[in-house]
Amino acid sequence: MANYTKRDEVAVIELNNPPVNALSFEVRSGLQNALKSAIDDQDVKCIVIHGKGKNFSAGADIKEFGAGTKQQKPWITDACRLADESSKPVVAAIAGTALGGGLEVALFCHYRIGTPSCRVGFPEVQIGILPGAGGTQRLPRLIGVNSSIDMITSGRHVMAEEAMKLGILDKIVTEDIIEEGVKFAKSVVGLDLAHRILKNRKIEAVSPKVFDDEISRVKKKYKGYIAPLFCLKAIQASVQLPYDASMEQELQLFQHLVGSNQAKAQQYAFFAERTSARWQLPTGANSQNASPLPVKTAGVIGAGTMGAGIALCLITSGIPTVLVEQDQKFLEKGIKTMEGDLRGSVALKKMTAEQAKKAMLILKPSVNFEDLHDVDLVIEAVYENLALKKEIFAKLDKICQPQTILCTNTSSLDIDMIAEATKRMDKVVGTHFFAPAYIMKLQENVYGKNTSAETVATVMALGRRIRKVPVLVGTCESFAANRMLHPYVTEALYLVEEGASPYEVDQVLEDFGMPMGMFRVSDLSGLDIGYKVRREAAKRQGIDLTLGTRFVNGERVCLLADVLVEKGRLGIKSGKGWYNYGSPGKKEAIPDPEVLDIIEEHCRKFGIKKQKISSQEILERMQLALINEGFRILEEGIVSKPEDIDVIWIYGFGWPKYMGGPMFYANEMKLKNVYRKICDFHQKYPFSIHWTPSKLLARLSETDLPISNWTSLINSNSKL
Ligand SMILES: CCCCCCC/C=C/C(=O)SCCNC(=O)CCNC(=O)[C@H](O)C(C)(C)COP(=O)(O)OP(=O)(O)OC[C@H]1O[C@@H](n2cnc3c(N)ncnc32)[C@H](O)[C@@H]1OP(=O)(O)O
Repeated sequence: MANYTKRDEVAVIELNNPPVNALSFEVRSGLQNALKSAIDDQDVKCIVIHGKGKNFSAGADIKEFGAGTKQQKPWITDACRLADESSKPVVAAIAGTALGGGLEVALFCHYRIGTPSCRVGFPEVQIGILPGAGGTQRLPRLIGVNSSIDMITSGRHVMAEEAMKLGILDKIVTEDIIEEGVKFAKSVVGLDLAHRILKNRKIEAVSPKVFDDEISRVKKKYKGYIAPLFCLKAIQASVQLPYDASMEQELQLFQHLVGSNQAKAQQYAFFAERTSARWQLPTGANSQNASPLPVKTAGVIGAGTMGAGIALCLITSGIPTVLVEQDQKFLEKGIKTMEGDLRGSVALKKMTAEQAKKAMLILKPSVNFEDLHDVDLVIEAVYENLALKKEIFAKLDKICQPQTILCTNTSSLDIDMIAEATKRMDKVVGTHFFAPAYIMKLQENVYGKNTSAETVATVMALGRRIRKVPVLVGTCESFAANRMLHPYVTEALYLVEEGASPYEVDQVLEDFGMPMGMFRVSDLSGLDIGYKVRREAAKRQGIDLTLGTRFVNGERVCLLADVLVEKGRLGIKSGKGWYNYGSPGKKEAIPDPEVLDIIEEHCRKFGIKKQKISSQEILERMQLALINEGFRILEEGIVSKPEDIDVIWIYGFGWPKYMGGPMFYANEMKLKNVYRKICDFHQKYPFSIHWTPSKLLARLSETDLPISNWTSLINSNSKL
């Protein structure tokens, strides 16, 4: 709703819908009524609109867009039209965020003032829609077409200082926002408002070429997403048509998008991220009843690619960090990497040179473990070797304060075995970052059987603080993310053995919307890494993995990647892998006939008959293999809800948000179809354990429950 009060001759309208004052039906009606009251009241000379609590408004209530429901009237435009027509000045007093419809309300006001920490923006593209309450028409009239294109197609939040420079804010105020709003409104009473009404402003002439160029840019930058292109169409209408006609055009484009599958998927992804943040442990402890410990200082062990990246996340979030490496040369190399990454961020305008410098000032590089004595939390990021990690944790247990939390960045090792090296098993937890750690948003936090709720709360809070998306998972071989990756990678190799080229497989995945195909990703990570992991695991388990091996314990294996490694093709780092890169370090991936010969030779050796494989089969086999594993992970309670898996794939592996995530995708395919296809593959490929259908999937496929209700079935049927 909206509260209406008066301070002398000033009407104060408060948007009131905690926590973010989303513009629900009640708020829109309240705002419309309040504006009417203020305009009709002879004693009122001016009007201030502000938001209750910390935010002005996060925009339209996204839940109202769900399930194809039509927005009930009054719409934002109906509610705010009165402001346009008012002869009394209307001032938006912005604290916190004014996003989407929130900013649109502010653009109907004659003036906008904000606090120094306020943010404005049109993030609609990120949920698959466009600013449909005049945003694409009014912003260009206020800040020009080019800046509007940038803001609306990126959805980025603009901080107060920039908003002031762009002309979105008229003033930045430092005292109480309501008091300042009232003061400002009084100061503009009597001034001519004609030029303050944005719909009346002339729009600059822009050549159609600007839009042609922007369409090409947006298609490349936001590949596969339709909303940014619709935003461009709406902005172009603002240039080409009179205001009323272009508003109509904006509405039509909005209506088209709001009913699209992409919008549904992106809005699911928005809420999935928030659902996933509400973690729970099998003990019943959860994000509501556990409190994080303060992390004022941190330590990172290992200045390799991962360690340096993690340290960078910490220092750029203002957390003083000790970076320990046993070898001075490696330490210096790590620091150089960090400095290079910071320079990159400055060049990309993600931070200022001053901020980069400030971050480096709170880094303490060291070759001495004792320097970790006083830190609140340590993240170990040395290479994957259980004995080494246990040795480090035993050492840390002695050096660090008793309350210090000890995290491991292992991607596969047993958290409990690492914790056993300490006398504080409740304070040991996995914090699995994804490469490059400074860039990738996923932080897979792994609890062991003794990890306390307080420890989990601390690493979940730390994740958000360092701008990651933290997801909580239980411990198992490779954890949730990499465990799901395994059947995906395996199927890709089988497909190549059976007749698809690596380049066809990658093309299919990239056409689907993955940022890179599986084989390009392998080249980027380095083929030797998997090779070493496979060999170490085989040694541990007493398995023969010579290149002639075709089956291990009745399970089909394909060692084609290892054949490449033994030929010196390690990926980008050696200039050749599945692709040819010309020379080491170069990024342009060129399909290589030599690789096709290697595959040919491999298939001849094992008498594998090659056949034509359709794009549809490639996509289905790769995706259903990982989806089946996802259901098993859910079934085993490694994650507590399907949203966790979707968030992992979106932020860890770049699954396109407009496809919602693998579990959402399965939901859209209808689970009975997913189950049937997996059963078919199981029959056709009996030597691949990953095709054994998940029991949970089998049960869910009988119910036709939507994804939002799966968790209740899982919880009510713990015995599957
Ligand atoms: C035919 C009619 C034409 C109609 C045209 C309408 C045109 C306008 C469209 C829009 O405005 S679409 C909405 C655009 N706005 C956004 O996308 C902003 C989304 N929100 C955020 O980015 C963040 O929530 C925030 C505002 C930056 C705050 O972040 P913070 O980390 O502080 O809190 P959260 O955990 O994210 O959110 C708290 C709580 O609030 C829920 N929520 C947030 N925004 C909305 C929203 N716009 N609608 C509904 N609910 C929202 C969020 O889900 C959290 O709730 P829980 O999940 O914890 O229950």
